[in-house]
Amino acid sequence: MSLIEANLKLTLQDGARRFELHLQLDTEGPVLALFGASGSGKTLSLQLLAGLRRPDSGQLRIGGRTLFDSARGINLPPQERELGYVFQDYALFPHMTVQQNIGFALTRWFRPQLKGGNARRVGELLDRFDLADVAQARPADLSGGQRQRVAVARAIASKPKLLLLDEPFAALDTLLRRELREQLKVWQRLWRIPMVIISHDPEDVFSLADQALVMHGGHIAKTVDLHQKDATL
Ligand SMILES: Nc1ncnc2c1ncn2[C@@H]1O[C@H](COP(=O)(O)OP(=O)(O)OP(=O)(O)O)[C@@H](O)[C@H]1O
Repeated sequence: MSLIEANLKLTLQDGARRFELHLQLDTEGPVLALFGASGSGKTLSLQLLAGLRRPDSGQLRIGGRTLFDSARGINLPPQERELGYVFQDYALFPHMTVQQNIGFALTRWFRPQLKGGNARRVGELLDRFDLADVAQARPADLSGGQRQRVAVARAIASKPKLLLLDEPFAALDTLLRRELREQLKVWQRLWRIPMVIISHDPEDVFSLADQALVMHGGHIAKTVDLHQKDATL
C-alpha cells in the first residue's frame, strides 16, 4: 500500500508575487527526502500534509486514510491526522519542562498529569533520547542538540503514522549534525516510523532516505530512488 498519495494544489498570491504549488506523489517511503533550492516549496508541501495550510483543491491519503479531499469536503484538522511535526526552530514550549514538552500530546488541558502507559511512554523516550538528566529543565537551559532531541521525542510520543521533519539539523554545527543524523537513523529503525525530511544537504538525503523528491518551482521535478547505485540528485 502507498504511504502517501497526494495530488494537492495551492496558489499563493501577495501583490505581484505569485507561487503555484502542485504536490503530486504516490510513494511507499518509508523515508522520503524533500530536496530542492530555497523557495521551491518544501515547507509549504509539509504544511499541506500536516493540515497546517489548506490546499485549494485535491486529495491526500496517508497510509490509506483520506485526510483531505476537496471534492468530498474532507479536511481533517492537524490533531486528527496522526502525524508528528518537527519544526525548523523546534517550537518547544518555553514555559514547560522537557518532560512536559515530550508528554504534551499525551495529556489534556483538563488532565495535565501523565498517568499509566503515557507516563511510561514519556519515561522511555527520556531514556532513549538521553534526556533523563534534564527532564525537569526548560528549553532555554538546554544545548542545541538536546533541544533537537526533545523536539523529535515530542513529535513521536503519540506514535504518529508519519513523522514530518523540516530541516531538523539546520541549527546544528557539522559535528552535531553528523551525530544526530546517525541517531535519527537508529530511531527510525527502532520505531519504524515513516518520515518525510526536508534538507538542503545531500549527505542527509543519501544517508537517511529511500527516495528523494527533488522540488523545483513548486512541483516535484524528479523522484530519485536512492537505493540505485548511481543515484544523483
Ligand atoms: N503569500 C505568499 N504569496 C506569494 N508567494 C508566497 C507566499 N508565501 C510564500 N510564498 C512563496 O512560496 C515559495 C515556497 O516557500 P517554501 O517556504 O515552501 O520554500 P522552501 O522550499 O521550504 O524554502 P527554504 O528552503 O528556504 O525553507 C517561496 O518562493 C515563497 O516566496
